Amino acid sequence: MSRLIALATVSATGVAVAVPWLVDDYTTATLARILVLGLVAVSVALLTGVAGLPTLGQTAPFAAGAYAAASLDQSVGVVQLGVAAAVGAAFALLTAPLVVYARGVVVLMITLAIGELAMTVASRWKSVTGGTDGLLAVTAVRPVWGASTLDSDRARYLYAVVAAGVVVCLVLVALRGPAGLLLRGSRDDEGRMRASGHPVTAYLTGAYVAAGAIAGTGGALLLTTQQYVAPADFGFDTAALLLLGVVIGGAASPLGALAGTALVFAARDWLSGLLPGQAPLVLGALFVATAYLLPRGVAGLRPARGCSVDDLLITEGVCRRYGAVTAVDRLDLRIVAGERRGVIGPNGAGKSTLLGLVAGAIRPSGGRIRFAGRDVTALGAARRAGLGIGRIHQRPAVWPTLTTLDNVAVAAARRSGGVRRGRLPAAELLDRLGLGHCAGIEAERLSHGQRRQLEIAMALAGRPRLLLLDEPAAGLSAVEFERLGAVLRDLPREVTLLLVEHRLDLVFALADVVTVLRDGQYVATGTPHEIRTSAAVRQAYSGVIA
Ligand SMILES: Nc1ncnc2c1ncn2[C@@H]1O[C@H](COP(=O)(O)OP(=O)(O)OP(=O)(O)O)[C@@H](O)[C@H]1O
Repeated sequence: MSRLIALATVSATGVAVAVPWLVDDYTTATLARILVLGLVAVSVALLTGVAGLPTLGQTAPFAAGAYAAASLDQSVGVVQLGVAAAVGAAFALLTAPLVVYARGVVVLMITLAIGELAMTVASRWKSVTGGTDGLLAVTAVRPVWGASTLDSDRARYLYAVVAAGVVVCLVLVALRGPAGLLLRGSRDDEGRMRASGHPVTAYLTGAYVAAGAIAGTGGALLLTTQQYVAPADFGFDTAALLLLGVVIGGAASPLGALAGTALVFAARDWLSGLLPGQAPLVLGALFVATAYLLPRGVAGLRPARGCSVDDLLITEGVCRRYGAVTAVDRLDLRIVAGERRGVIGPNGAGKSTLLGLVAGAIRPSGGRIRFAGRDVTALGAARRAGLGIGRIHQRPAVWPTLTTLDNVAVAAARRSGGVRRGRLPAAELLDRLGLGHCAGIEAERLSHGQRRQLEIAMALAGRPRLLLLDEPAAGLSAVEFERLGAVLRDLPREVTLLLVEHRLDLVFALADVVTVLRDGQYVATGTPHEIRTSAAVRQAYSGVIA
């Protein structure tokens, strides 16, 4: 699917570059303006879909950038863009305290007010903005020092394509990295992010300022492509159509937002000629239909593929071969959030390999793995851990020379914003797991069972959504085994468990659903009772199950 998107993006870029040779100058100029609005829509999508701050106010930094570029006394494009971005960002920084503490519809109202205020200032502050008449671009822009001036609609359009393309690429790269994860995490579960020590307000401020810079850049590009700017460019209808385009395209997808917005503004222009005065009505109907039929926009059609909201982990035909041995053979699993899933099977069934595949420690030979609605097949173990996949290894992996408390504090450091900050939640976790009295003891002095519990505490400190447990009962004494059972039973349902274990009594007592493997092959899935009484399972186990 991602290859399809890449192909579509490359084709769309090719068409975008070829277009001015296929249409007249007027259409080229119109397309340039639509492209600029698409760029501003990317900033709206960043706030609305990614950061969870729905906005009607991006017309304000858009205008600030445009007027800043218009009042500059020089004509180098990159300087204009840089200044406009800085002014857009500064405007956002000033207004951020009004926005980042609000949520939901209140954000819409505040940003609407900011947009309207900016529009009023643009209309009234004649000495700077030219009032309702607007400002003309006084000099022809040259993209960089020494380049020739952009003196045709085609040249200005291509300049906008390149500048907008660079900005969109930067946004996409940023959103694929930690910044995107942190913003989406804040949007999905702000409380949990704060509980994990994340400064959500700072993240939202960062996103708001970055969105201001993007919209400001759009302002400078609007000036260049239109050769003038006026308050009418930044009115409520522009703000509303931007949001409409973003909703139609898919609020969480910058490329979808760009395409959706281009579509909406093109439709508005076309409908204005076709049905004078009726365009807002038709677009309003389109908005309502989209909100009902495609709540995640057109781009939201992409990740569906048989993934229900509650499925936390899906493996699709996943396999791993070692030479002639197929350790895991085309396995389809579907584990819902909160589930306790046991995986059992005789030695060599592929259980540990399956956990390695899910954790990202082992590369699959084929198939796909989806976690929390996202295809994680290509992601390594660290990225998957960051997404919420925790793992308990067959042999407890602890830092032997650190104290029990420090082991957990270090494991929690990334979530807690540092080791020192991690100490308090670490101490609470140790108490919960019955290890509080060992907090000051080096891990190497703990018993095997205590180390096992410590590793569970360390994994929980990372606040996993899915915890993979590889034979946690191996080597435990009877007392330690009892305690492990109690610890696992008491884990909150926010943590989904995938438990590989030879001690079937533990699996049957703990699991909601049990999957049986043999020689890498899927044998059966069912409730503990069904599995216990299944003839196929007895055969797979050759009578081991009593
Ligand atoms: N790195 C490897 N190189 C070669 N073969 C491997 C490797 N890892 C696993 N295998 C083989 O893959 C098969 C499945 O191994 P795996 O360890 O996943 O099974 P398991 O069900 O966890 O077994 P056990 O219960 O004994 O731990 C076995 O035949 C094993 O020998």
